Amino acid sequence: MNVEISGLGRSFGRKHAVDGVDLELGPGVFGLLGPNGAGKTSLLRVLATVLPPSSGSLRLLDLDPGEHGQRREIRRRLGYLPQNLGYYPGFTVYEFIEYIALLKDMPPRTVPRAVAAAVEEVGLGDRARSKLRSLSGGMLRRVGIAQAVVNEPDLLLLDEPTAGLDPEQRVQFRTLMRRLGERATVIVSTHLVEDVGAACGEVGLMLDGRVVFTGTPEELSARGEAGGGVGDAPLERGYSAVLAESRS
Ligand SMILES: Nc1ncnc2c1ncn2[C@@H]1O[C@H](COP(=O)(O)OP(=O)(O)OP(=O)(O)O)[C@@H](O)[C@H]1O
Repeated sequence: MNVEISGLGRSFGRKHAVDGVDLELGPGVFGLLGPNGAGKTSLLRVLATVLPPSSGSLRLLDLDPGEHGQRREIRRRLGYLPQNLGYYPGFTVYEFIEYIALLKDMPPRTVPRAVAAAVEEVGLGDRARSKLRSLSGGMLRRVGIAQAVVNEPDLLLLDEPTAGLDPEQRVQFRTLMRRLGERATVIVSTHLVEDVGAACGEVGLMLDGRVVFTGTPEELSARGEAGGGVGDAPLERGYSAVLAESRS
């Protein structure tokens, strides 16, 4: 298992953003759904080792993130796209991804090829020498995906990666997720149920800091067939049916 969490909690003052989550994940693409404020970003930040948990236990890649040396090892093998990625606007696409690769302790001789491959994977080969300040919002999101995958991570955490991507790029991105998910654990938070249907083998649905559903996309769709769900597509109906049930 690459992710083993039990009774995991994270509070901000009196707010329980993550409230007793249990999850075990091996390789594959896991879609994290849930309404605004459900706790998806907080959970991903804990998994990315940028936010310590308030309670519960957490093992990542069979290592303990609470221990300094093991946390470093996790960070080398991790890819993380935060909701808001900070960057230096004067860097070029290539320079920025190279910088992240070096921060991840990648062997320097492997970096040029890895950076070029990551840039190609997100379809930015022709913009590699462009400064970040000159890119569109969707292109910057793709730079964010490239920096997250440059080290071929064993654990990849993506917070709303497809926000702002055009349809062609979303299709290319799903292919990339499926490829990475053959070997790595990919956790992707999204509001777009089409992404879940097309790329995720398993789905989790969060509400008020808790995971109220885990199963395959087909199982989530089936929850909508029983009625009680609203939406245009089976997955949307399953999503809203589970939320309605959990809230009642
Ligand atoms: N740094 C913080 N300080 C105080 N409260 C926070 C902080 N970060 C998150 N919260 C609160 O924790 C709860 C969960 O927020 P979080 O951003 O994890 O949800 P989310 O599911 O990612 O939402 P969205 O879909 O809007 O991105 C919210 O009520 C939010 O206001």
